[in-house]
Amino acid sequence: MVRPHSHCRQFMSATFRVDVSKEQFIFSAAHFITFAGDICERIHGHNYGVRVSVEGPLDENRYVVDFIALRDAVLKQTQALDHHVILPRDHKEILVTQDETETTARFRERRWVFPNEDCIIMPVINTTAEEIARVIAENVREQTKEQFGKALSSIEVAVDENAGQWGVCKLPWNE
Ligand SMILES: Nc1nc2c(c(=O)[nH]1)N=C([C@H](O)[C@H](O)COP(=O)(O)OP(=O)(O)OP(=O)(O)O)CN2
Repeated sequence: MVRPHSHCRQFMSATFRVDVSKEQFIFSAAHFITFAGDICERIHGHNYGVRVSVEGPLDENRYVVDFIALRDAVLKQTQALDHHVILPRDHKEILVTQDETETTARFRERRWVFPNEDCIIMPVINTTAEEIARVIAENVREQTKEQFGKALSSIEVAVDENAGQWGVCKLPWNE
């Protein structure tokens, strides 16, 4: 019988993760949320920061995943959000409609109108950092699923709204 080296035995209980957090991921976007029931913020912007982590076993390269591939997948998502207004698709009171050219958001007597191309209507209830993190996590997972395979265990996305205020979402890799 061939015995594993002592350092291999150590690795059997190790867990591995790749994190990518790049200055290039910063995206500037406008949004407004409701909180405390019926307070609706004024529209405002953030330079959102993003960190993405993927957990799983090491592959034949001794990678969890190639962080260049992960970086590029995240960049695709953050660039798509940059310089847009992020609006919620599923909010009960912020009602978002579109015609051929314009997107209108209404909250009670207030109304905001934007060119369609300036808007991202996100499948979220409220455009909080946590919800934006979830959507980025779902999109990056979907985008890389074939490339990264099924062995991974989770993906976590953290979105920073304001220099150290992070909303974080962790999703199982396979669901
Ligand atoms: N857990 C969360 N809490 C809060 C979120 C969030 O997404 N998740 N979001 C907000 C608001 O969007 C708020 O606008 C946060 O912006 P920020 O600029 O940080 O708030 P301030 O009013 O303190 O702005 P300053 O520029 O720092 O004065 C609130 N909470």
